[in-house]
Amino acid sequence: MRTLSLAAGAKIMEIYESDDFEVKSKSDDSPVTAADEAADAIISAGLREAFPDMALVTEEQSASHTQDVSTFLIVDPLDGTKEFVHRRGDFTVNIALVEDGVPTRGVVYAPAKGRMFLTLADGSAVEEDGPFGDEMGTTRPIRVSEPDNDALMVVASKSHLTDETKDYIAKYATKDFKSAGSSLKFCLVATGEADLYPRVGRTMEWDTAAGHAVLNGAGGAVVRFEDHEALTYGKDGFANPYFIAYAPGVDLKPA
Ligand SMILES: Nc1ncnc2c1ncn2[C@@H]1O[C@H](COP(=O)(O)O)[C@@H](OP(=O)(O)O)[C@H]1O
Ligand SMILES: [Mg+2]
Repeated sequence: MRTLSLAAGAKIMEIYESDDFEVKSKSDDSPVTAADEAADAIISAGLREAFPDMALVTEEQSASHTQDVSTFLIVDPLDGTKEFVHRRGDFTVNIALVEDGVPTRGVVYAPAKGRMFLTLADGSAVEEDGPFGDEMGTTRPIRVSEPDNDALMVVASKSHLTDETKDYIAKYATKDFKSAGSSLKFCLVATGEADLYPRVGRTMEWDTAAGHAVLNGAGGAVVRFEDHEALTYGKDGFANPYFIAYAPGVDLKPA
């Protein structure tokens, strides 16, 4: 999964740097580029070869979305397409394994930022230092913060910051607010760079599974906004409900 994320990231950067890509609109009105499609092709081919018996769900192959599965590989080849199009660098390659509805393994690679986050077989999460070669280089274990509810560090979407998200954040005593694109937000919570990522807005499972796995491995959690139950995978249409990603210790019911 790491190797495929690097291959996809290299292809994405080639297109990013060429400065010459067409932006098409998908049926849900979200943008898609040749980079999404090329990265999807690389990752899908690699995963099918490596794990021929495993169900595969990818953002760019809508036919794959009808499967009724609880254990599967799930891919967003380019999360943060808007960031990519607006040349803001906050885009990621996401590959995850979901087992019985739980994201157990994940790789999040942000090629323009040179950051790589991944889970290890022992269930922990690490950030790898670049440059990224065929063999895994130096890694550092990552761990969520010990949040101070009187001075929280919050991160939320750059391009889909809904009023409901702003209202929820306004209930907290925050010392720092960052906006970031894509699944990087999960990783910022995983490393302790933020305490809380509320998403009171739409996402799909491929947007969140890999970042969710990384955050779990770093001691964090993701729960449904509505009832604070665990966010699970393999849901109808692979659509997520609103959710909160956080470092345990964050008060989820601010006054
Ligand atoms: N109305 C909507 N319906 C479904 N997904 C949406 C959406 N608005 C945003 N998203 C998802 O949010 C992702 C971007 O997240 P963020 O706003 O945190 O950067 C998009 O991923 P893609 O860029 O892969 O399409 C897209 O899947
Ligand atoms: Mg995408």
